[in-house]
Amino acid sequence: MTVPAAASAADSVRDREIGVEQVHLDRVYRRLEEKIHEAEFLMDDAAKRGQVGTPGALAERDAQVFRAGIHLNRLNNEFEDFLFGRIDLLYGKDGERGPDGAYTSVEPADDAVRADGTAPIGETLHIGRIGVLDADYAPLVIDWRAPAAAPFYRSTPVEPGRVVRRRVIRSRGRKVLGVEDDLMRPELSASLDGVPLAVVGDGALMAALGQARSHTMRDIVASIQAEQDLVIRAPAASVTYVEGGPGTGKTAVALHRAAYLLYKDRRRYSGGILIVSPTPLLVAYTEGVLPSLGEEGQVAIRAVGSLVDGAEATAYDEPAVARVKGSSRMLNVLRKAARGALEQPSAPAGGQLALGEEPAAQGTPDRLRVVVFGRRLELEADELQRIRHNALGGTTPVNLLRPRARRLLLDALYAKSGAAGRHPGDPELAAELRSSFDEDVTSEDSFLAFLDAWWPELTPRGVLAAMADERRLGRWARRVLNPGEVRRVARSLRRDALSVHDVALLDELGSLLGAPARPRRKRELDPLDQLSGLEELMPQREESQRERADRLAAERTEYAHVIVDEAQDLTPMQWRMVGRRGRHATWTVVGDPAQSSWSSPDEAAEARDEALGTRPRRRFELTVNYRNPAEIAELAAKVLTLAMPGMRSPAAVRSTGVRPRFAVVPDGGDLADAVRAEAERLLAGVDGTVGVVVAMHRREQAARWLAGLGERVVALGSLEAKGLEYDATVVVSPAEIADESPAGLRVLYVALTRATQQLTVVSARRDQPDADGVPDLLRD
Ligand SMILES: Nc1ncnc2c1ncn2[C@@H]1O[C@H](COP(=O)(O)OP(=O)(O)OP(=O)(O)O)[C@@H](O)[C@H]1O
Repeated sequence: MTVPAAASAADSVRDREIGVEQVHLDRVYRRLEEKIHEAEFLMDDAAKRGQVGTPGALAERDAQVFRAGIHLNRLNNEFEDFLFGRIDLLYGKDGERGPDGAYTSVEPADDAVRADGTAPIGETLHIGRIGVLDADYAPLVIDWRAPAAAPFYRSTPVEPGRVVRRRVIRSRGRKVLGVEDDLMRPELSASLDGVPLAVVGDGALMAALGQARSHTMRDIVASIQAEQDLVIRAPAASVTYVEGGPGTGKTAVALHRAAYLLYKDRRRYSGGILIVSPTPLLVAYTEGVLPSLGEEGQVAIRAVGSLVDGAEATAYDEPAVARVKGSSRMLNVLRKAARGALEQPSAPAGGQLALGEEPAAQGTPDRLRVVVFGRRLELEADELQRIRHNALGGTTPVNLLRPRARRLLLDALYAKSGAAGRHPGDPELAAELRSSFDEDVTSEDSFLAFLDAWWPELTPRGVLAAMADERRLGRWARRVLNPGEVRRVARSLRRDALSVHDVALLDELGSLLGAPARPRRKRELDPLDQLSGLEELMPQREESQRERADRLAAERTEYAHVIVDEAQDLTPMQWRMVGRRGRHATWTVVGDPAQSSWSSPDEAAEARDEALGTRPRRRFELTVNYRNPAEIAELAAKVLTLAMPGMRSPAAVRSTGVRPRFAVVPDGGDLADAVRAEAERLLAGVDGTVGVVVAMHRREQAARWLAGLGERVVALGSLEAKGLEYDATVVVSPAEIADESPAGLRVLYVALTRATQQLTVVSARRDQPDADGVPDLLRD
């Protein structure tokens, strides 16, 4: 076979340039190994001398080296590209070097380009996942987050700055596999060390976008685009607000921003960044990205249903119930419930216990009897009611009011005892009498038992369980929810599992109730201990530094920076929950109103504004769709027009020439067969993953349809598809998805925008497909 001369010349340039980068990569790895040995030696040495106290005691530099070691391991194991970019720059306006060893100037020097259009390259920078300096402190690799690396992302042919050539390097392990160049100043005849600058390939972005997808998201560090870079590097002050349509990289940008903030101010953000994600599926999909950027374990990525420790949302509420539970109307109901639940019904109404509620055996006592100073004293139901009412005044959390209630009870008993007026002229004696009265009462078992039953310590779970009782909920929700809503909400609370909406209610209740007193430490008490109260004096075992750090991380409820992904989906109650975790934080909020599955976006926006307070906002918009080929984006845009008239869809960056396919279930045919056949067809057509999106009520059914087709294909309910992507998708019955909730059209828009290569829409009779199989909702 003969190879055309031009192609073979291009190949040899490519091979030569790959060789050049290989030499550099070898140097980098040698240096990395040296640094790791150094670090190991330092740590060994320090350990021998017993000087290693905590990881925090390592200097920042050593910590960097340590991370480099982790990185090297991973790179060797997982074959990711450590070094991925390079820029060749003209001489800059001044020769100052910044802290990372690179020249700080952005603009070319006045004489950087000669009169004849030739220009020597003044500086070459390699960009990688972390920075590496050679033994003379010259940069071998610049961290992608360093200011000097910004031109790699920002430079465009329109505004090239000093960048002449931008190169993306593809490597696996220690081997350079390829390079792709973009020329930013094609008009110049640039040369490097006297040799004309070579140009290879036709851009890295397209190569990245065309790759097959797996079940985990990849970082985009080698191909971040200028508009995305602006968001990633925006200063962390106040609120950074990012909107953009499907596939514009909002999730990717949010994750890279977390890594960037850690790099900028590690001391401030270490362990203190929270990313709130809509579903556990999206958490699983994205959680590998930060480690691949060198940030292992520094950022908490939590699904909105897992924000409360000990609670995990696994159930879904039907749309009508979700709408009630998510709305800020619930706040009034919960306020009443948090106080009302102090009154326990005497016997649980048949079958109405749920969520681990402990039945109160006796119900709330309606009479208090004690014997003090040899006298029998009693408080009757109406007196107890009055005392409870007085104790509950104000907005103090209920559990913290118990001491006040106890004092009011003692006051009332004392008043009854007749002892109050006994020493009118001697306040000291009167006080003494009172305190011995109090001591007498409070040492009586009957009083303590009464207090426990009459003012029980409430837990969020307990109150939520009490709300499962329709009668009680009806009382607490009077004039807020209608009887139908009360019935449905109460019924939903009687199941075992929690929904995402329940979790937000639990969190709200947590703050309305206040932290219950610490559970008493269980330990065997020696009788002497009990007599003398020695327990207080026993020295506590010292908590080790390590244990303390772990405990603080686990107990952390407030963060320095909160990133909310898919923010359009947070309900008002969820915004309150998330807001409590970032009361003093700076925020990055990313979302797309057109993809909102919440029925009242205005109400949610109000709650968002309340959570974010009056902090100033910096707004960004992402405008390019990197996920969907134009053929799929165009079809999805039809639903967007119905869902949000007037909203623009983002421009798709590429086209594949493959149009969406329309399949119809024949009359009397089986939906399962049609879907399975399409899934099989797509599995054969793409290398990566296939997602089959169905209406929520068909989730389990659909998993059975696909049984045996292997791991590359998954079935998901429309709400679960949020944020995810697949090489190919099957969207099953658009009408069914659209009709499932008031936000159905927007949910359908989400479903239609998940594919990177191919899309099949399967219609049933309800979709009213035309002769070409195009369902009613997707016609022009
Ligand atoms: N600059 C880029 N280079 C390479 N790939 C990119 C780039 N930007 C985005 N992508 C890819 O495009 C896809 C969509 O990105 P992402 O999921 O972050 O979008 P999104 O805006 O969150 O979408 P949605 O709103 O639909 O959830 C991902 O596969 C992502 O890796």
